[in-house]
Amino acid sequence: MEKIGFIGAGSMAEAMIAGLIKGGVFQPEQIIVANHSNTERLQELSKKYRINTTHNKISLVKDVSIIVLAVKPKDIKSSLDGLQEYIHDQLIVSLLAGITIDTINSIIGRQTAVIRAMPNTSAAIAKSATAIAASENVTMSQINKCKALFEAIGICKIVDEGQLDAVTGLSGSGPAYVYFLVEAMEKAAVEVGLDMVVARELIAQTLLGASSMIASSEKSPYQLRKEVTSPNGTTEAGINILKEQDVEKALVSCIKRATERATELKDMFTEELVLSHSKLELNGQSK
Ligand SMILES: NC(=O)C1=CN([C@@H]2O[C@H](COP(=O)(O)OP(=O)(O)OC[C@H]3O[C@@H](n4cnc5c(N)ncnc54)[C@H](OP(=O)(O)O)[C@@H]3O)[C@@H](O)[C@H]2O)C=CC1
Ligand SMILES: O=C(O)[C@@H]1CCC=N1
Repeated sequence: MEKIGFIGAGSMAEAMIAGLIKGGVFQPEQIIVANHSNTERLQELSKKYRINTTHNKISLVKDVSIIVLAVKPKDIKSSLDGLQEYIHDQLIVSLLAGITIDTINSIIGRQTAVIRAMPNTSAAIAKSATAIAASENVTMSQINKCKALFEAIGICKIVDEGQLDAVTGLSGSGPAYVYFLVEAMEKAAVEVGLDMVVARELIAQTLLGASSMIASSEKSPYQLRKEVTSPNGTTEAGINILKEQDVEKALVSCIKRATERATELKDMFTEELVLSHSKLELNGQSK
């Protein structure tokens, strides 16, 4: 029986676990999750999904064929420390923003089969927009297996690793931009006199409808927008405010800055790793 193990038990791990179980890709007994120290969180996940949980990462790594790294980028080194000698044929799927395949291999100390993936939290309802990039050591069959796994919880595109920071800025962080927009729409709805509960349903359906139109229509978003906008009508009046306040520029800057931040995370970590290697060399501990 194939098993998948998550190192990190936060929001993204839970979103994937929920989607994988709902989609029947893995049965709960095939899933193991480990975190650093938060026992209550493991109990919560175990109760909610009936999955296996542990603080013992070594036993997890020995037991699974797919290891999903789901810790914050700053914790990559501590999360892999002590596991190096137990990583052999397992496929490593890293969800970490910015952290490169080279960095992961350098922490493990040799070339391993690593796929970097950038999903989003809509994985929980099988609507993730995921992109993956593989290292040279990954076989075609492992790439296909990983792609199928992410396709079971949404869509999955294969990209070059160099494009993953941009994917992070666009669709990894993307749900948060939409929730930010919805928070503003809800605030406005109440200010113009609507009931909050009714407003939330109307907003959710509006987003669902618009997103389905974008995905299914042959028309461009520009054409679709024009079809809503009657000359001198309400939409035009509203859109003029967005133009006056340069909302387009703000959104472009938002995605560029998030992309840049993923690159900063990578640079920060590479620097840290080089520093810790040179300290080891100074102490004569380097191999
Ligand atoms: N959230 C999102 O929308 C997305 C996140 N990602 C990526 O996924 C990763 C996880 O993000 P997210 O789920 O939001 O993070 P969270 O902060 O919610 O979870 C982080 C988890 O890592 C665990 N952890 C920390 N250090 C260690 C360690 N040394 N060994 C084992 N577990 C450890 C924490 O355990 P404890 O609580 O015990 O400290 C916690 O369970 C990030 O790298 C992020 O870039 C990618 C796409 C989308
Ligand atoms: O905010 C973050 O850094 C992570 C990566 C993409 C979504 N959440």
